[in-house]
Amino acid sequence: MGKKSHSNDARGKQSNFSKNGLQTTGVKKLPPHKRNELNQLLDKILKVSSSVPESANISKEWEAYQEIQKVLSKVKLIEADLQQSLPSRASAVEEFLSWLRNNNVEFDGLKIAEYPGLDFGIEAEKDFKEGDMMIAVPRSVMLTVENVHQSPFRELATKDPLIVHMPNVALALLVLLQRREPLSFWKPYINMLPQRYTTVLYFSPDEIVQLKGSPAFEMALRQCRSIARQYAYFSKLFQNANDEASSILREVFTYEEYCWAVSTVMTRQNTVVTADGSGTTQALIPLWDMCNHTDGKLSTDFNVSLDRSECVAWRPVAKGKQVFIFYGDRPNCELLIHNGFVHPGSACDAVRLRLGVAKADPLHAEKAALLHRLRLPAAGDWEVVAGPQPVLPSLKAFVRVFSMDKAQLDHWTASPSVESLQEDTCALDKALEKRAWTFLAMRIKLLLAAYPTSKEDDEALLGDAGDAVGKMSPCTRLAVSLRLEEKRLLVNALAFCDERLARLEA
Ligand SMILES: C[S@@+](CC[C@H](N)C(=O)[O-])C[C@H]1O[C@@H](n2cnc3c(N)ncnc32)[C@H](O)[C@@H]1O
Repeated sequence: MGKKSHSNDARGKQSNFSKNGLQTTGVKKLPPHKRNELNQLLDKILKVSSSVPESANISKEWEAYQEIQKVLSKVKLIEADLQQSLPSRASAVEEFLSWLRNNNVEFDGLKIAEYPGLDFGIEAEKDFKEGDMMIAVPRSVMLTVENVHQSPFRELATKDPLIVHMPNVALALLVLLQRREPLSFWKPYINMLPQRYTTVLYFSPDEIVQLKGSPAFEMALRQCRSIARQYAYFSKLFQNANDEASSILREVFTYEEYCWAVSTVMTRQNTVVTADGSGTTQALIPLWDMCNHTDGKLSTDFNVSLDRSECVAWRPVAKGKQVFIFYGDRPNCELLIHNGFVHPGSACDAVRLRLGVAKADPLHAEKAALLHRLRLPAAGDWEVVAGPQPVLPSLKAFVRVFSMDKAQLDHWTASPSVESLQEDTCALDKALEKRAWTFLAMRIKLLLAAYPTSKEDDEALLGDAGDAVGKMSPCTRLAVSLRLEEKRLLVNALAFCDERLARLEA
């Protein structure tokens, strides 16, 4: 039906940008005084974001975040007129589906559907058995880091350090370019993408502060600082450089659209085999990336001989049911930071525990040496995990070594069965075992005490009575949900320690 446009043909996709870059009709420009004001704000962002050393504590990070957010609110006001909106997603579905069919994407028996709380997803229109092929996406419709080298970014992709060394950044810039290119081959895909995300880049200061006490708080602040810095860096680069990509984005590059592009990549990318088969690269895989996550098994692979990504059913799916895939073994903290959601009750959940043998401990050298034999660090990040065995063997061994006195260290240093320190059945002095579990319980209590609210407070907030009229913003709800999941996990781990202590008393 109708004339098949050049932009709907995968073969034409490398040449969609006109020689002079973006079609400039209708593109608004900032007046010179606004551009000057913006440039000063960019300098401020660069200064504040680079003033935080790697080892900075959370209060320094929080101070920088607040300062950067103040500057960014002025940036957003200045850039408001440059924003280019996307059509509603619902109106983009039909064109997206025919684009997929025209470009040999296979998805027989599947359709796109809306799901409350999940936005869009994939629904089965027929029964699938475990192992049945569900979605096959040829490389030609993917947006990959390799495409950056055939795009207007090809020059910067060989010389700009951020683009060269950060593939995610390169892919985000490519996505942004496609959004701005009216004739992009990927237009039907871009129009199907969410207009906004719930990654921490979209959290207001009042929302992000709800993460206080969680390890996610620091990760979120760092991520916001890093993206603000990248935005300021590229905004200046595009104004000053003369390559093709810079001339396209110079007048239209905005903080909000950069956050959108970065969030698109963070929440939807997957790894695929490179075109020459020699390695892997990051890619956006249209349609496959409409599948939502649940605990399960990885079921997507790259078929090198057919040069396409294939997703099979990892469990039977009945007609009318949603097709979920498993995004990987990620704790909720990472799901929130990198994917913009929280999966309550996740079997993959874990909470970080920062533990180390103090340098001032007179037994530091002996403890570090014994830990080294167990291939464990003397200081670092550990995890307590979801489920009936919240204390992993490595953490068990660490707290045991941490709690040893000189005689016990001498004994275990001379022992050939040092690995048994990781086991439940390890023949250990009762007093040492008690010290180890007491120490771990105390550390878990400290983590719980670091949250400004209790588990019960959060349960009430998320319960029907707490948010009866749905007043809580989606981002606040996510933050409260994350800290509640973490508290539940920590309370379970604490009960586990208490139970071990009770056994020792019996
Ligand atoms: C790869 S996309 C999946 C499709 C997406 N729902 C859409 O409308 O385009 C990943 C995003 O879907 C949402 N999502 C996926 N699984 C989810 C889950 N189990 N719970 C809540 N949100 C989920 C999150 O917003 C996440 O960033």
